[in-house]
Amino acid sequence: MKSVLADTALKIKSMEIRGAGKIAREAASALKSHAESLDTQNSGNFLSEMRTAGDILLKTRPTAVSLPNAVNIILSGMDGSDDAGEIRAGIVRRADSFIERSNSAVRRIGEIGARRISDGDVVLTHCNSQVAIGCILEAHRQGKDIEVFATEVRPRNQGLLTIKSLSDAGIKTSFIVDSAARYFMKDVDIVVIGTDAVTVNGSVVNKIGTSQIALAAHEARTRVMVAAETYKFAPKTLTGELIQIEERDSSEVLSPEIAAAMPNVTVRNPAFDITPAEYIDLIVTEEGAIPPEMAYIIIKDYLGWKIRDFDNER
Ligand SMILES: O=C(COP(=O)(O)O)[C@H](O)[C@H](O)COP(=O)(O)O
Repeated sequence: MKSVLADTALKIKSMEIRGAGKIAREAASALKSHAESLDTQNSGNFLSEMRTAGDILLKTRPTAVSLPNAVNIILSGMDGSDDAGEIRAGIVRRADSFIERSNSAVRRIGEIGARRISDGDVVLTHCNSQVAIGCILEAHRQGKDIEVFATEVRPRNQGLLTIKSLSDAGIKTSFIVDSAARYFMKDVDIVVIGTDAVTVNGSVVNKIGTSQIALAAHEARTRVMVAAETYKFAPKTLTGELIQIEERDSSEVLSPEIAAAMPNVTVRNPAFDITPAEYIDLIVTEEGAIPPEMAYIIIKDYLGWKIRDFDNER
């Protein structure tokens, strides 16, 4: 039988588990089950098994920083004890607390973000972000009469998940192809999106196509609001490290049979892009709404990262 850890890693890689928040919570849950399943009493073996488990999860998808942040939160502090039972209990406690804090952050961001959506607003969203949709659903729940444009999100069509949630909630929704975003931008009051990573300079990494939408919004003077739990802020960007943009298999875009007939064509399939801070009005976190320029403060003062934390990684 496959272990929960191997199964979760496979599901994240294949995108059965997807979306940065969910990836982080499922990774936390897999680390907890893994810790519970190890029957070794030897603390050295226990630590090394858990580090291997963390590495397996980290190798699944490279962009969503919520994944390394979750793994780090759960596995940090393991070295403080030489009792395997105590280390296991610590991992279980931190995993449970991470999942609980994550779920409560999603709710809190929904409440804060909904305040920025007014009665009568037309919202545009891209991809399928639980937190971004949470803001829209909460605004609707409060009785605001809103309409949504949701993009298709080629090549993996995450837009289908988004329109299902919106439709189930009774929200009037227009489903558009990704390239129609600028065409409709004149009708949109606010763009609401999620993120896989926020860098120290306030740039936002999200599903491919987000930066084009933000550019069109900027041109049309439409506000762009990003919903982001604080564990989506990328500490290593303090040291100048760049967020790795995942490039996925060409078969997601063009079938191998068609591609085989065109040997001079290469498919490029980046899954994410980077929107600079100047195209973003506001980032809504569970700690409140902030301008993107405050990302440094979140990473350094709120999350407590210091540049010397990364000294031994040079
Ligand atoms: O780009 C995506 C998902 O990409 P993929 O489908 O490739 O994982 C989402 O906008 C963010 O992950 C935020 O999602 P959430 O708010 O749910 O964390």
